[in-house]
Amino acid sequence: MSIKTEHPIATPPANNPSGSGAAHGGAGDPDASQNQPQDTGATPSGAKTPSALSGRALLKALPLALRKLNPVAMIRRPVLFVVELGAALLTVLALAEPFLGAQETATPTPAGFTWAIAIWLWLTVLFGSLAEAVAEGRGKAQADTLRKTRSETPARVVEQGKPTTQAKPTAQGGSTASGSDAGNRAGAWDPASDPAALRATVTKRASSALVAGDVVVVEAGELIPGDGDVIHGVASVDESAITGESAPVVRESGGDRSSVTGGTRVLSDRLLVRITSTPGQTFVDRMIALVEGASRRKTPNEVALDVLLATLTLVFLVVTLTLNPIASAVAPPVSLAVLVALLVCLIPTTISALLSAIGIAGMDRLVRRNVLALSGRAVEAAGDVSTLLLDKTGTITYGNRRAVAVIPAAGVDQESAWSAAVEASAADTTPEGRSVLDLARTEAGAPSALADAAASGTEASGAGASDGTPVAFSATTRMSGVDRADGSSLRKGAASAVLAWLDAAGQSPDARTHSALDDAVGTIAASGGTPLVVAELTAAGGGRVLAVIHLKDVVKEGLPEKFAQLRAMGIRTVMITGDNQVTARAIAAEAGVDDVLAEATPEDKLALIKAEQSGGRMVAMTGDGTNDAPALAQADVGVAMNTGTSAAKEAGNMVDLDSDPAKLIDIVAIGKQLLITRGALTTFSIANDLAKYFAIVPAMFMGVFPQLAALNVMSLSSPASAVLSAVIFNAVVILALIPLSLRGVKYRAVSASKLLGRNLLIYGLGGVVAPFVGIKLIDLLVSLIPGF
Ligand SMILES: Nc1ncnc2c1ncn2[C@@H]1O[C@H](COP(=O)(O)OP(=O)(O)OP(=O)(O)O)[C@@H](O)[C@H]1O
Ligand SMILES: [K+]
Ligand SMILES: [Mg+2]
Repeated sequence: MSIKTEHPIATPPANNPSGSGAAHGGAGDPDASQNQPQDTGATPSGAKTPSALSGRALLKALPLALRKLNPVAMIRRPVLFVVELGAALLTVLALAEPFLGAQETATPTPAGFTWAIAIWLWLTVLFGSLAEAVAEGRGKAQADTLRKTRSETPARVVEQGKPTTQAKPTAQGGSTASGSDAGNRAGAWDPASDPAALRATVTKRASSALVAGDVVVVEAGELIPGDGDVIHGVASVDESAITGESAPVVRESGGDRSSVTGGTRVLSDRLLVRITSTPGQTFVDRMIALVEGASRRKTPNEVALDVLLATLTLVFLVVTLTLNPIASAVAPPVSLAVLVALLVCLIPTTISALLSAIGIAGMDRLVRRNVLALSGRAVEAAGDVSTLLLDKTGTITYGNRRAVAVIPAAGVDQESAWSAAVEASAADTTPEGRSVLDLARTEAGAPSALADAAASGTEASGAGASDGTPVAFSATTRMSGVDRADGSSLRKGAASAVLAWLDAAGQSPDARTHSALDDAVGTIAASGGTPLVVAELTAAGGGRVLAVIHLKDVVKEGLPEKFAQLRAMGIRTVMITGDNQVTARAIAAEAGVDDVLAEATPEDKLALIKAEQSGGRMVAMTGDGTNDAPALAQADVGVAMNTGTSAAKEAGNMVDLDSDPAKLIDIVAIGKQLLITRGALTTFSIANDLAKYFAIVPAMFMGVFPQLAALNVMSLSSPASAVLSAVIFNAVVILALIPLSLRGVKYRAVSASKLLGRNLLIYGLGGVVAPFVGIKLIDLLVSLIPGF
């Protein structure tokens, strides 16, 4: 048996935005296969379970475990701290005993008894810190692999404000055109819309000296020196260092696929990247800290449990301390060694020792599924999720929305329609906008020369081909376009938004145009496409619809089965999108979600989450866009797609490196497993402690009260043996349960009450019976020692 750490991160589905890699069921984590509902399509591939625990792994964790014995560190774990104090006290007592006179005690104890108890108490604390050390050690190898990606890279920093070959663009053209680029400050020099930046002075700097706000140039073959957002260019990027997935992904400016991670490699083309993280706080740094368990903080649930366990400890401390005063009238005092032993047996040492290991193991299981949980609290919340909200574009679909057709409106000729579509897209920096120009260049009958001119216009100044003010796309207006110098304006966007825009100017289309438009829009939407209506308001106050652009996106594969599985787990899936009702319905039907909220603004998304939460439900949200960020932050579990924007990744509390919306199945299963494991081991631990009381107290006082012999159902060989056996059992149970706490209790998709019943039976009853059997067996061995 060995702990398998060669695969720092499992390498499941290729949700390749280019569509070439088929999304398949999450595989690669042999561990999770046994914790999963049966039909996830996980393929264990015969690998050994990483949770299997070898003696070698325990030995490797020993140095760390010994360091954890430092009382300053131990105070964090109050129950174990009490055991450590007891061990220290008895060690001193054992040393002093030869110099103290013999005393009459309730429990006759043989020579070496105090030493034996002291040693086993030390072992108890050691096993307790070993559990945590083993859990943390499992992440060490993963962390080492990740550290390699963090190697120093020379970064080429664009000197801000000093473009050498060309003058600054006008403040107007520069800042407006870049309005949709996350992180741009209005008025600041903007290299994204200043192609001169690509020829501007660059200075070499070590990647470790980069600060947030720096703009770097990265070319094909080079490593991206830090985390950031692409502000100019499109490139394919090899992210295998982070995701383990070898298929390259597309990263581009302007849209929801703009974030890049330091340590990944640009394979083609050139990118301008605005750095968003400071050295030492990069994505990879956070991953390393996570898998090492270094940055782990106790979750509120863990704190609550700790308080309960500490309270129990206090109660038993009082019980133990009052034993002698109460019994003093009728019996000789119980010796200090026996009192400490009794206390340690009664306090919940087992669960206290395993608590943090259970939490770390849960995080670790997520990392193996390619999910980075940034807080333990999120992992726990995942176990209780009842609603999953998903963003459409980039989450349910690949997020590669491209124009595939331009349909002229009634009474508009082909050429006018195309030129309007192109002009409205000339300054649109979103991938959707660029795709219109791309289409115009390749489509027969389209004015490719116009598109070229428009595209080069964008390259040259960041403004459109016409001398006007570009109007950037925003998720709130759901439109983009241009206000021309002559006072006329052009818009393209969601049908409802553009019609409302015309309506506000008193220029609603006539009935005939309207119904033709409805037909065109309806047909595109019914196929799951996104229709963008292009319309114009003239300077004279006239207005008309010119064209409908058909944007197409592809739904990720295998979603209906996965969502059916979520349904079986009692989780409702709701797709929320800024897109229109019909498109939303079509995509929802294809993906198999339970419900849809269409035409949602970022505020609507947030409001929906709050509404769901107010019913006491735990809500998970999966999204990729900057406009999803508020919702991701509000959700109890916010899973950002790795393909998404930095804003989304910052806002969420988990990042899915595979950008697979169905990953929530795994996340929920792991969360539930964490809760169940902790519940089961808490039940076991407390049942165990109470049983120990009844197992050893009669034996302890047998010498003084012969009547108690009747209660000594286990017929333990002597009072001293009973006490020592109980202490040994108490220690050994911790060691024996380390593998279970790391692997987790088996989780099956059955109802919560059924699960509770089953676990109470196994771990409650098991906890009561185990001490009787265990202590008896140990007693048989201990009784072989002369004197016991
Ligand atoms: N570049 C653009 N120019 C004009 N209108 C656009 C552009 N991109 C999208 N739209 C319109 O705005 C709507 C909202 O787009 P957005 O990308 O914000 O959707 P969303 O809220 O993120 O939802 P989802 O990502 O689930 O589709 C789209 O449905 C589309 O009609
Ligand atoms: K105990
Ligand atoms: Mg989106």
